[in-house]
Amino acid sequence: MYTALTIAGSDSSGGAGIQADIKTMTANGVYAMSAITALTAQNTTGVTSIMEATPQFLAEELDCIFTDIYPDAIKTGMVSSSELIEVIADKLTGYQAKNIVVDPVMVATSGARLISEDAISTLKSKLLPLAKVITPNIPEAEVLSEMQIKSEADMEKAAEIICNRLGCSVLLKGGHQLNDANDLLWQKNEQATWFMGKRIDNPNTHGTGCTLSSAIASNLAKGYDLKTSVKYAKNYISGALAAGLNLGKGSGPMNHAFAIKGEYIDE
Ligand SMILES: Nc1ncnc2c1ncn2[C@@H]1O[C@H](COP(=O)(O)OP(=O)(O)OP(=O)(O)O)[C@@H](O)[C@H]1O
Ligand SMILES: Cc1ncc(COP(=O)(O)O)c(N)n1
Repeated sequence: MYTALTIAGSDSSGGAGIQADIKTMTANGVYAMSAITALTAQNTTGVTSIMEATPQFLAEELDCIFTDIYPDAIKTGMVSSSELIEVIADKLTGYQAKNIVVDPVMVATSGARLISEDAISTLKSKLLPLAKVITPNIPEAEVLSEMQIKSEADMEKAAEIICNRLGCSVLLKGGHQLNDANDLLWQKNEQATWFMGKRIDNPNTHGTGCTLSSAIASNLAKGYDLKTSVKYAKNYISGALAAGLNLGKGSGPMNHAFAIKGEYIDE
């Protein structure tokens, strides 16, 4: 069985973070493991408290995983401090991890900040360069490219800047910021590939970023190339959103049980 690891924060409401990642990996037919970077007390309306793992504990979680069940792909999500980012970068390098997908989570949909200001520079210098692909949304790509993004042409410019600076491929998500849910994959040698998505009229988008990056990691674990992995992951997220679950008082979670399995759809 193919295996995947999520290194991320726990969301007590089950819509984002570790919980979304494990649901996604399982639904995509991959064995899921987790190294938890922080506990969050949160629900669909917001985050009320965060308790970080210590760097030593995170290091032990990663040692336990890599020395026993070696992951075929890894996804990282919320990592709030420089010290934790350094542990992850050291361990991924030391264990020669492959197929790393980094979701540079900065702010939750509900507005809560999930990374400290000084950790952003550590993320850029230590973790992002290890990734096969990074998956920023528009506000995160604005921080990483240091430019404003107002159009699809701006998305291409920003993705190129980020790719040149960090040396990794960039999947820039159109998501909820622009009119269409079109995502741009920028690879060093191939430049722009667009993944067109129909905007689904569903305000319940809690955990979309976590779900997409975990679906990509699952597909990479199974041996698909990056473009195919993104294509199937986009199908998966569209299915999970279209299933139209409506739970909680805020921006609710998606329905993984009714997400159509990416492999079975070709367009
Ligand atoms: N309403 C929508 N209809 C269709 N696809 C959507 C919609 N909203 C988001 N998506 C898709 O979901 C994926 C995640 O994108 P999004 O921009 O929401 O990420 P994010 O902001 O990082 O998510 P998160 O809410 O977890 O922070 C992308 O493939 C995006 O195109
Ligand atoms: C533990 C954790 N990780 C990531 C997110 C981002 O997801 P979203 O932007 O959908 O709230 C979150 N809210 N919580």
